[in-house]
Amino acid sequence: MSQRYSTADVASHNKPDNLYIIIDEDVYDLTTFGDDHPGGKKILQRVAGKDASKQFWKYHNEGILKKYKSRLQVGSLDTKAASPPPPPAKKENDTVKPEVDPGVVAPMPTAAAQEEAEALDPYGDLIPFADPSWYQSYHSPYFDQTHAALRDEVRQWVEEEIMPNVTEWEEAKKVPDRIYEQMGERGYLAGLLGMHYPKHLTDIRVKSVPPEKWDLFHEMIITDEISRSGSGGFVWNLIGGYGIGGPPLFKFGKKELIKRIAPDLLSGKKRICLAITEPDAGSDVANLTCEAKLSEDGKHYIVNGEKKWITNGIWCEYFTVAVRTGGEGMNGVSVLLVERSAGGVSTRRMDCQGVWSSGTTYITFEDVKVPVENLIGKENQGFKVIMTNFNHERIGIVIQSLRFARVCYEESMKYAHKRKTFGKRLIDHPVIRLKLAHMARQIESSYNWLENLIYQCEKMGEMEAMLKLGGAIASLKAQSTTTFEFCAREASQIFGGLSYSRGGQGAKVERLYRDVRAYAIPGGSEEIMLDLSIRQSLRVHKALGMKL
Ligand code: HEM
Repeated sequence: MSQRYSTADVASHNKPDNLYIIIDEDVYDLTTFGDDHPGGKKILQRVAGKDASKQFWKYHNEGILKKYKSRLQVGSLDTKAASPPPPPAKKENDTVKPEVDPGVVAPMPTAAAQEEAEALDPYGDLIPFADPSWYQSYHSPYFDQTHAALRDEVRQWVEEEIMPNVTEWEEAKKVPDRIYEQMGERGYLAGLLGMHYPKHLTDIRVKSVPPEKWDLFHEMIITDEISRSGSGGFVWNLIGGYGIGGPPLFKFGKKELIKRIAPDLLSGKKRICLAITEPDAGSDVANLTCEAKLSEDGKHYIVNGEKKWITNGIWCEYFTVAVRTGGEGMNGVSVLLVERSAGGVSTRRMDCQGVWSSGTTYITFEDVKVPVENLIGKENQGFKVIMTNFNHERIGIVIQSLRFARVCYEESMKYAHKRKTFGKRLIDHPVIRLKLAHMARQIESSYNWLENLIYQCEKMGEMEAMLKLGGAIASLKAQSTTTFEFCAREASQIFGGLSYSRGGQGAKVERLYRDVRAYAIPGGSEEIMLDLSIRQSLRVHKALGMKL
């Protein structure tokens, strides 16, 4: 913005039909904005021609300026320094190190140990606990420069293209298709399958990470960073169908089938979702009734039945469906890839409490013809496919819940530094600090367990992880959704009325509060998860030689 103004210039634009204001040394022309301003036009007229930075920051957060800047900014004050040149590339080992208290004796590490233990450069706003500790110059054995680069790549995208629009998309119950396509073009969809980057299936690459280096922590970073949007609906729009519907196909589908549909799926041109839950079978998967009967010529399955609460269903071409091909119980269940183009598939949007832009769907299958080549895994052994997939799904829910809990905490921390009650900022009231402390301790401890479990998944094979980690992952799912629920509640107490009305400064907290149940119930309810965690872990440890 090249136009320069003196404060006297701005002061001359002080009428309702000629209204400029200053915010942080930038000049905005609000002459025609008054009628559209949700806070009213009179309030703008009271600061016409003046510096309104203080009033602006009292009522708005950063997202508002980002969204309206290009439309309303006409220049800057002549006193404002020119934009600083980009910072010089950081030299290795150029990290900021906290000074040690005088009197504290710190052991001297050897040169080799010091190099290995070097923390990554500090990143983000550095609000304590508002980002994982490895963002804030603390040591970690799990992350290297490729993780840091991916974190920055995703964060920039989310801050520039997503944050300013996410409330609008959520209210409209739809995210523009181009955002999903970008997930494909950026290589993120290919990286979200819980396996090595499938470079044999696509030429698309993630800009900051070579495919050979791709690991489960990179996958975690994509999910974590897009969850900073503070919208379960948005996150599920992008990965809620694909992240759980895709892996069974890519891991257990026949080569020809994968080859045929992978390009459109990985590039984001077509969508896939997972259809397991039924009106009468939720966490109790072994009792599902949607049936698939083999045709007389043995070439097709004929599928009939209903599926409910299916994320993304209304937009999908492909459905990874759990069906009954055999007798009762888990040994009669198979998984099929159903294609909408076969006909007989009807989808309708369901109205839900939260995750509005995720497209929660009711599906009916009526005599849908599915080629036998679309069987995923073996006939009547679909339960194994479903169970393997659950670990990946639940870890996704954990990552999202914990970032949402952090968003509640971060928003509260920022708000507590600007809102004053009884003559003091909220942060100066011990009762508010206590709330923040209880949020932080749960987020941080859960996240550390998450890192450890992802590391275990990385080291174990698929089957070993399914058997050995199922209990712990189920427990962590319950731990993170109760943490999310706690943080959403406490944040909304801190924001008061602002988190009760939609939009504005409390928008993220209000929305996340409504999204809580969408995390606590699907993928295994808290109650089922906690019970499973003990049953499964006992079984595993008996095999490991447990002595009671
Ligand atoms: C570039 C200038 C401005 C823009 C683009 C803008 C935009 C908005 C928007 C979009 C809202 C809806 C709430 C939200 O989404 O956060 C809002 C609310 C509001 N604005 Fe502004 N505004 C501007 C300047 C100002 C100024 C200078 C004042 C005060 C002097 C002000 C006072 C308010 C108030 C009181 C509300 C209602 C807050 C609430 O509901 O709690 N605005 N503004």
